[in-house]
Amino acid sequence: MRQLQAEIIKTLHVQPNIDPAIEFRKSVDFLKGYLTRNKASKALVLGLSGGQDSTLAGFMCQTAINELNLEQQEQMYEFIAVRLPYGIQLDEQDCLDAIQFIKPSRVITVNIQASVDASFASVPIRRGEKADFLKGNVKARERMKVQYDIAGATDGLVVGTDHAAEAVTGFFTKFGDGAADILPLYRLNKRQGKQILKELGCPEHLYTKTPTADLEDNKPQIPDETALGLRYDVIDDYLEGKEIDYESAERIEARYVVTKHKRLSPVTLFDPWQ
Ligand SMILES: Nc1ncnc2c1ncn2[C@@H]1O[C@H](COP(=O)(O)OP(=O)(O)OC[C@H]2O[C@@H]([n+]3cccc(C(=O)O)c3)[C@H](O)[C@@H]2O)[C@@H](O)[C@H]1O
Ligand SMILES: Nc1ncnc2c1ncn2[C@@H]1O[C@H](COP(=O)(O)OP(=O)(O)OP(=O)(O)O)[C@@H](O)[C@H]1O
Ligand SMILES: [Mg+2]
Repeated sequence: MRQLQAEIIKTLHVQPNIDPAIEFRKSVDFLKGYLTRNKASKALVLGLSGGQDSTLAGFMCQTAINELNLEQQEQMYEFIAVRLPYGIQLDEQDCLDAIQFIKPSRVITVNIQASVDASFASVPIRRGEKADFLKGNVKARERMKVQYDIAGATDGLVVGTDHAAEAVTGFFTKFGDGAADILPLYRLNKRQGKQILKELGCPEHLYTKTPTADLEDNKPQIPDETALGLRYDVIDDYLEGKEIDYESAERIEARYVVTKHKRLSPVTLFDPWQ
């Protein structure tokens, strides 16, 4: 195995094979344990897009909340699923299907379009060709902001959906979807998440759905794999320690290196890696 590959697998805690039921239980117990130990926290808050990752994390959250409420014999905890469309969401039906599958304690919908547009227009800077791409990051950060607003009002924790295939490529917005309080999917690659959704009886169209960040106005629903220039199957193989083609391995590792700052706290004088 390549040296950096072994290091990445160790750092991100990826297993080559999983038992989906065991990994689901691990994540649910992790959420329950953290809530139980942190007495001030009463809710889990998560943006639900209708995509694979938030459907899985949402089901884990709701399971944790249901079990805690049952064990403590009072309805003390809640899971708040937050729908955050920018205008009209093209895959809205998937989001509604995910809600039906998860059955969240509460659903809140916030259309982020007006705030994103106002915020983007208020910054006097020339963005040139990058404008649409940069606006995508503003959308991700607006979603983060709304979730923290709700968490603040409900004594909640913001749940993130970062997993190994996203972490290794740094494919998230820094302090946008990359910002959260707790990460139940951390350690899983994309196909392992899919395996767990299948085990849970999730509607097939949700776990076979093409992953998309869906952030750019001019490239609606652009598949992550097109944006990344890498297939998740290849990234997953790499994360499972398999040998992949040289070019893809180099590409993954180059992304890993340049996005290091996104996986750490802000750099200081005392960080040895700077
Ligand atoms: N070496 C360094 N040390 C410390 N900080 C550094 C840095 N280089 C850049 N930075 C900072 O990082 C910023 C760039 O990072 P960032 O703002 O994240 O922007 P960037 O990484 O350029 O873009 C985010 C990428 O993630 C994708 N994404 C976003 C959200 C969701 C999903 C999804 O899958 O759903 C995917 C999105 O499509 C795009 O390709 C720079 O503007 C700078 O402030
Ligand atoms: N339209 C949206 N509404 C609510 N939350 C969103 C929306 N778009 C993104 N998010 C939040 O940002 C996270 C990151 O998006 P990402 O696309 O990586 O995950 P996903 O949509 O859940 O799954 P997939 O990768 O399969 O598309 C989501 O899991 C979700 O929490
Ligand atoms: Mg998505």
